Amino acid sequence: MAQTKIGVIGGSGLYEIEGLQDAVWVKVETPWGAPSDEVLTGRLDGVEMVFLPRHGRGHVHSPTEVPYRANIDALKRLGVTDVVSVSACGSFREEMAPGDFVIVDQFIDRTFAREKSFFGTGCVAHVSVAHPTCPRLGDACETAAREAGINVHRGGTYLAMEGPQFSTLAESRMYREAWGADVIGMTNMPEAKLAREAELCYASVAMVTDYDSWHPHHGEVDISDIIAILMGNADKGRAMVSRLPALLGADRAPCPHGCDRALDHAILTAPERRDPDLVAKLDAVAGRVL
Ligand SMILES: CSC[C@H]1O[C@H](OP(=O)(O)O)[C@H](O)[C@@H]1O
Ligand SMILES: Nc1ncnc2[nH]cnc12
Repeated sequence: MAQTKIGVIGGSGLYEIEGLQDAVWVKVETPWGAPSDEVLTGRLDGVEMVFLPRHGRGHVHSPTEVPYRANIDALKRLGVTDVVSVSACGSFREEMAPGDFVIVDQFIDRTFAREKSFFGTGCVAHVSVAHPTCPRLGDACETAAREAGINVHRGGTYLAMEGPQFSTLAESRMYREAWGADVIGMTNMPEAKLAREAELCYASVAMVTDYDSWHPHHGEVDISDIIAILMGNADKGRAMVSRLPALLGADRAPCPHGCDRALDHAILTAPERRDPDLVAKLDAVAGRVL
């Protein structure tokens, strides 16, 4: 049976995790450039784990400049099977309060200044992202969060904005009232799309820091308020992550939702028309089918 390897992408406030056995920071090179930082590898409860700080230690990369393709490639290259994305977010729902976690299951992608695919001229592929997150991995995140005593909401739509500025009041109201988004952040796209292209199970845990700017009693979003909440959220995020290995187990059955077979029928470019340079770059991401 295949072995589980959990990849955790830590967002704002979550730049390391503790308690890994044989923990070592490792530099990974990818055909898509350097990932956000070195990755922390180790084992917890007999399960291999890899941690990558999305913005780099010390928060170096802006949401637009995070090297999303290199990050996902690096995790895949290291043998990661399941990616848990942990992110700060604003909330559009009264009941999704600062300090709560939301297991996101849908996205609205409003980003526009990022590379969104590993594929392109010389190797064209179309994967489905109708269901962009993995329910099996979401189950584990939900259980882990509940066990850690976190107020967790299952299901929610994450509006991915370009940033780095926060939304205007008009945008905030539109996303909430007309578009039905539940939370807002700047990083889960194209991350989730790339994880699907790389045949990785992907779950997004959004940690609420604020009510964006729509809320009549909370005023506009303020970075100093966010930072105050972020620190507590990061501790809760670590508590959740530390429970995942025991819940997922070391032996891994194929994903019942097909995340790990997303490329089975996705590549359209005829073998004789494929660009050998691009095919070489896809060795980790799509090596299974190329
Ligand atoms: C902390 S303020 C905005 C910043 O926080 C979120 O980052 P991440 O998703 O990596 O946790 C948000 O997307 C912005 O990048
Ligand atoms: N209100 C907000 N908008 C976008 N990204 C965020 N990250 C945390 N809070 C946010």
